[in-house]
Amino acid sequence: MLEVTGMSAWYGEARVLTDVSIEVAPGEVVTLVGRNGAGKTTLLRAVMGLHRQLQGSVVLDGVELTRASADRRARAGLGWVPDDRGIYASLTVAENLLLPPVVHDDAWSLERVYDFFPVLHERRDFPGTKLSGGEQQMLAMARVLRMGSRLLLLDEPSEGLAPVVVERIGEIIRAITAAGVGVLLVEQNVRFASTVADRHYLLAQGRVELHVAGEEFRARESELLTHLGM
Ligand SMILES: Nc1ncnc2c1ncn2[C@@H]1O[C@H](COP(=O)(O)OP(=O)(O)OP(=O)(O)O)[C@@H](O)[C@H]1O
Repeated sequence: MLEVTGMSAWYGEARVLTDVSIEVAPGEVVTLVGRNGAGKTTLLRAVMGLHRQLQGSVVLDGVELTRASADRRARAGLGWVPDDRGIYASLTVAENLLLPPVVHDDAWSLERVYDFFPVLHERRDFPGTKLSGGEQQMLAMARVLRMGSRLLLLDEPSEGLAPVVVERIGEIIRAITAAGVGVLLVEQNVRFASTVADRHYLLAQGRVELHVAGEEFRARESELLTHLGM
């Protein structure tokens, strides 16, 4: 279980998050929804230990990580999947998977990764540059699962992907969570977010305006998005 409590963050003098508290349980998909600049990426970076100018606490499975480095957070089970996907272009798919260290007992074996993502097995000897956007997104998720992450922080996984590929990424996210991994998802593509998420936190100007279950969000989608100015 990820617990973020009372998180505020700044860039210099500018406050971009105010007293944000969120939770993600194992096997749950939770999204952060909000217009550009609402603070979603900053919140993910703060959880991962990549943004330091902040207050508040981050706890994963009872382990206090508030002052921990990003490396220690990765070792504790947080998996960062950035919006640029962070694939090493000159390395093959297999090398991308094998390069990062296994940091946790829950690490997926290479066989399990390939069973789960057959396309990565087919492309295992291809360099990162030869992958499509969807394949790169799968590789970025697979890499942190192989390291042993139990909670994935996904920043805009659907960005730049064709609708059919977005649908496939949604199925994969669902399957990952069925295996007990939690997902905290930042998405501009609200339609996609609403099909995949159990719960949503609606952010505006760095604050949580509302916290709604997936069902309620789908029922009130246009009203809620209008409220957020989206
Ligand atoms: N490196 C930075 N220096 C100064 N201000 C920043 C920096 N990065 C982001 N900001 C500001 O912080 C606020 C929150 O940005 P953030 O990227 O977290 O929002 P977001 O909701 O993820 O939006 P987007 O989808 O556009 O990335 C915005 O006002 C943004 O201009």
